[in-house]
Amino acid sequence: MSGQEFQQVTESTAGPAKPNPYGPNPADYLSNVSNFQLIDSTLREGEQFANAFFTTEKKIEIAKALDDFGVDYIELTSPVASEQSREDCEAICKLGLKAKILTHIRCHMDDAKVAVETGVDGVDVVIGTSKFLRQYSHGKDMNYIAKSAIEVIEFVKSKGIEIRFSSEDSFRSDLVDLLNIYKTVDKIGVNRVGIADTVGCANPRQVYELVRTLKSVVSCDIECHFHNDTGCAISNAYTALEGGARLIDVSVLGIGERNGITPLGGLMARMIVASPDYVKSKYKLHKIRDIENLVAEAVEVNIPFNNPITGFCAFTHKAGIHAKAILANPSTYEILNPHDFGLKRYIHFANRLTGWNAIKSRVDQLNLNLTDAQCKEVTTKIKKLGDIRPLNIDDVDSIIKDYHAEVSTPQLKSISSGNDEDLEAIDAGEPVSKKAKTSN
Ligand SMILES: CC(=O)SCCNC(=O)CCNC(=O)[C@H](O)C(C)(C)COP(=O)(O)OP(=O)(O)OC[C@H]1O[C@@H](n2cnc3c(N)ncnc32)[C@H](O)[C@@H]1OP(=O)(O)O
Ligand SMILES: O=C(O)CCC(=O)C(=O)O
Ligand SMILES: [Mg+2]
Repeated sequence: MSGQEFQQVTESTAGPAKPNPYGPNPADYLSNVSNFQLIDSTLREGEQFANAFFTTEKKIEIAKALDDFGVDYIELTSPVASEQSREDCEAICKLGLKAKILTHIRCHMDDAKVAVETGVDGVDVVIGTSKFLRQYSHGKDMNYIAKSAIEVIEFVKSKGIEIRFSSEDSFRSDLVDLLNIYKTVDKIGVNRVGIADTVGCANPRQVYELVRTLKSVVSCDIECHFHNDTGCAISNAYTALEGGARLIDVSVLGIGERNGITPLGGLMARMIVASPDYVKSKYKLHKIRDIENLVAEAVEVNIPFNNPITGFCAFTHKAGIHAKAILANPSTYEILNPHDFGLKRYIHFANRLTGWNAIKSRVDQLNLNLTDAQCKEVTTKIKKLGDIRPLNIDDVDSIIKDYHAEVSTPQLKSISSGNDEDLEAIDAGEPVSKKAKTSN
């Protein structure tokens, strides 16, 4: 390529830089990434999870934990679902939580009349707008939907509480139908309109486009609800906020119908990267583990090993290259700081992928003195055993201690060589020292 074919763009060729009032992305002025709210639906969508059965006491415990964490809203199962559901809804409303309490109903006056009597701060109304739901669920056309939406919204508003209108299966609904119904409800006045990816079919680009389009036709806040069937629930939630949505529905561990919705913890992991100050000042992040354990126990599931933040290995570094850099500066291989969540990081050095830097760090932890060259030598021994079988910390510590004893008191070497009894004596209390020695 000649110099003429490739012209570097400089300030003089590009013209003077213009300050962007909205930040680096020209569309940032619509973004709510640093100003979002959470609607926790563990006690509504989460109750639709196959394993879920919450007693009244458990619902109260979960509601209090979510409130303490700092969610803005707690959404509860429809009071028309069952007698107990209604009583539980009333009981939670009486707790005097900081979070606003919502209940979730069909777009029908029968449901609305019961909902407004429960003491909730707001009602989330939903009705399917896709051809699937219009044909196979409620069987109503868009005119009927608009008429009943207006009736329900006006009734709930007359009670002085919040009202949200949502279209179910929004991403498989006709765009013109959608925009018309949202315009209609926005005109009569709602607190929020909701977009729901009921079947988890949407991708982030579609989410961004729909939110932006909707944003241009309504003046109220936009709430979004994403199912995780195709694994996009967190990214869709994030993109919705970028597009200008204000509220995201989450549940603890993402529990909900089928494989659930955007998980609270996973969304926090995403959002702390995008808006650290906002997220850290608003939510008690160190409570995530306790809340997840509470809900996991209640619905009898384990926390997934690869769960963001709380998966058992979420802050465990293994390969030697990673370990060396983590020891020098954790940010090298960590986008999340475990301390922000009240957690610790670990280096998994007991394996054949380890490196001498990680082993040196273990040597230091054991308060032993080995030179760098000695650390490299003992690392070779550890790797050899790691080629034969999985290792544990005791294995590694034994090898290190044996090696340390060998190099620091050479006279023991002759006593111990070929004599298991002597090694045991040196490493009393180290159950695997024999194995370690045998394999060396
Ligand atoms: C995508 C979602 O997660 S939406 C929320 C889902 N939540 C729930 O379903 C709450 C738990 N549900 C229940 O307890 C029951 O389904 C009830 C009490 C709501 C209704 O029970 P039933 O009267 O026995 O009806 P069933 O559950 O069989 O069918 C649903 C009915 O609601 C109607 N319907 C469904 N969605 C809506 C809607 N958004 N607005 C108005 N009516 C609706 C259906 O047409 C059907 O009516 P039908 O009696 O004419 O057949
Ligand atoms: O009310 C809503 O916005 C969402 C309802 C729901 O759970 C869904 O569509 O998956
Ligand atoms: Mg749902």
